Amino acid sequence: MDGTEGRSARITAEEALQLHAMGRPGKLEIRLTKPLTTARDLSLAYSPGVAEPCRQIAANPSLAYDYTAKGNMVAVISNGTAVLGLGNLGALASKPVMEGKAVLFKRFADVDAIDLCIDTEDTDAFVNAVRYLGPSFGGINLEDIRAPECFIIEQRLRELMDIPVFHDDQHGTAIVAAAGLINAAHLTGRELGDMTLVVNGAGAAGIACVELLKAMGMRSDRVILCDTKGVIWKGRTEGMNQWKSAHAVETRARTLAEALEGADAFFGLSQAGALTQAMVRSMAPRPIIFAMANPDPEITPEEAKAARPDVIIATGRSDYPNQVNNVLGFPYIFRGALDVRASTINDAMKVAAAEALAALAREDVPDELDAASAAGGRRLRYGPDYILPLPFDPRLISRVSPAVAKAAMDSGVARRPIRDLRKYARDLAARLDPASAALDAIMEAVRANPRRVVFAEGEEEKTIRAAVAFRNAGYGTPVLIGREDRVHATMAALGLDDPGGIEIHNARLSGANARYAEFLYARLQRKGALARDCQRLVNQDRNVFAACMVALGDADAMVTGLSRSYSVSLEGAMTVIDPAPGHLVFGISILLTGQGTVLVADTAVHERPGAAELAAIAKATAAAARRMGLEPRVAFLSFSTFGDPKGSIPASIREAVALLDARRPDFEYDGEMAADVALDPSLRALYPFCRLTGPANVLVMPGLHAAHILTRALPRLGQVTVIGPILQGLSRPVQIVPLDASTNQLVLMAAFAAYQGLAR
Ligand SMILES: NC(=O)C1=CN([C@@H]2O[C@H](COP(=O)(O)OP(=O)(O)OC[C@H]3O[C@@H](n4cnc5c(N)ncnc54)[C@H](OP(=O)(O)O)[C@@H]3O)[C@@H](O)[C@H]2O)C=CC1
Ligand SMILES: CC(=O)C(=O)O
Ligand SMILES: [Mg+2]
Repeated sequence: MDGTEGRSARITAEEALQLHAMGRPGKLEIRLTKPLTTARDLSLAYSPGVAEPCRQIAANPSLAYDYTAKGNMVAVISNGTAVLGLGNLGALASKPVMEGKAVLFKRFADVDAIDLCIDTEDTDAFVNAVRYLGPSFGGINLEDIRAPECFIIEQRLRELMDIPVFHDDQHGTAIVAAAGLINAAHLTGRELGDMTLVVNGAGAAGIACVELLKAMGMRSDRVILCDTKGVIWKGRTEGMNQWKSAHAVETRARTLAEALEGADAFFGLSQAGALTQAMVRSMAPRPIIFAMANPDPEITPEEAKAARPDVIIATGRSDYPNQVNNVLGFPYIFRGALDVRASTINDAMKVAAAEALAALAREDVPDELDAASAAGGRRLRYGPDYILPLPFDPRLISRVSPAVAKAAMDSGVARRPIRDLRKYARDLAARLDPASAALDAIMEAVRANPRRVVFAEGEEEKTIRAAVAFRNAGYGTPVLIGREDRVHATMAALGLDDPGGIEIHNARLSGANARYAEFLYARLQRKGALARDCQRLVNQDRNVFAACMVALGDADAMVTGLSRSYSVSLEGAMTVIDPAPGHLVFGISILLTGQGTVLVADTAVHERPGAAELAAIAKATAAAARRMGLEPRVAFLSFSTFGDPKGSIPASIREAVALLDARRPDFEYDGEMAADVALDPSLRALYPFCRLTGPANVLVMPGLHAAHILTRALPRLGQVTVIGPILQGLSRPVQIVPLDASTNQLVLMAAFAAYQGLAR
């Protein structure tokens, strides 16, 4: 495929064609949101039932948002006159791009979108084709329509329709490019108001970028627009139109090369190859180049960097760092606009989106995103190679859409304001990620009661980043165990230079050191430990020191596990902290699946639990399920179901069931049974005596082998998120993460530890 050479995520033309052709051709299908299996379903959803919502909407049109898909439905409309940078390919050939846009709407913002390719280049005919479609849609996204017709079309449709009409190539591009420029200017010590900018391409995207940047403070006399005829100067007559004239400047420069001499920044919204290395060399020090033509940029990053190593370069593509592409904008802008039923998308909403994007790029980047980056797994950090968030950043929806919704409300175009924007942001995060919905209540409880949580491995880079995220999320005060100078140096190297609200304790120098050693000696003196052994443990084993803090009430909870194996970390903590009286120490993993939440135990401690342990695990996990709002249905899992086939493990499971039978607990349980029988009641016809009344939501595993295999395999096979193991049964809250945990997992487990601290 042209222009894909020299990059890591290379694709070929064949691969792209294959993807589009495989299975059901294209990239979209329609799914039902209501059941349609019985005659009753049919009566309700179609005739006669459907008549009632029709009558209601006829009487009150705003009810269309309540009874139909209108409020979440956007039309992606094109006539194919400016398909990417490929030119006028016509309506039919634009369809792959339009289907693609619809897919992005759904994937990134859960907006339902459908492509409508309209086969006319006549402006009036196009406007007429669109204007009457309003009832079906909550918004109109115009796409790849060439200038200057696009300006007329958008303007007229905005006047004619009462829903947002947004030409993405204009405003989506302008918003994302403005966000990138805010950060590139910040990194090079420039102010928008003082910068000079040359924009090549005076079409839909070029003109809109210039207009938004001027609205944001760039000076008209410092922005030069060029097209195929060169500089758009005051007095030029050739190839002009009113939109170009509005930005014509007094200048002696006539060519792009002349305009670029000494310029601070270049925007390419024209065609591949329009910018040469000689032009790049003539720009000001630390030049900013956004070569945004698709699929191939005005200059490649390799060429630009060879000409000027100090350049900040961005392209429209996902296989280079710094992707300036409207995919970062339109899904979230429409999400926010639809959710407040905005009548339009105005400048205030565009500026709010640009600022939210720019701000997000300056935050620490979750580890999970590093692997997805064009930097090929390199750590991403705000800087010349990371000026904008990645398209796969899951935080985009909860940052950009609320900013857009708020700006709509503040500027008076929201027809259904949102009162609690914080809740809205949380709901948005949950909309794409079931994990965040299930965990939300727990995290909110911690936020309402912030705790002091010890991060035992305080010098580890991931730990420091997690501590900063923990503090920023409002979960409480992170306490890092480590040497202060090292922690500060790591923080500085990571660009996390605000240590406020984070405590650092050096175990050896701590004022509490003697007290902890004495406490430990009292515990261990009859278990073969000398006083000096205890002193050494407190000085040298950070898990022991951290656990002492928690045991003696100097902190509420602790988290560890990054640098030592699970069992070693647990041993360190249990040297200091006992099991809660009458409790078994074990681990629960939470599986967040499309079908609901399932708890699995023991996933951490007992390799071959005996009958008594299995019964205790079942009881404690059922209680944990209740605390999460689930009515527990406990299945003891095995390779066999109710005695068939026979084997040694099922015997201990059956004994566990008998133990519970004798105690008559107040939850459903049964076993042993195979996993599919546990999860799918339709497979229980052979076992009418089975006592579970629905799919199991607590799975008690026969051993650590099976538990580990299940919880490690599932997230890699599909849409299942696994959280944990969450350690249970200690008298003080301790959580241990796996050695390969991400920063996010560490934050989550620290919050779980804090939550357990609340419950005590
Ligand atoms: N990265 C992103 O998110 C986006 C990128 N783009 C890219 O921007 C480009 C333009 O798109 P769009 O504005 O929709 O298209 P339009 O057809 O509306 O405008 C194209 C403009 O580019 C000018 N132009 C074309 N070739 C050259 C050249 N070699 N030198 C100088 N000017 C040139 C045209 O000049 P003239 O007026 O003289 O004909 C015209 O002004 C495309 O490559 C597209 O892929 C667009 C939207 C988003
Ligand atoms: C990204 C986009 O919309 C374009 O290149 O046209
Ligand atoms: Mg486009």
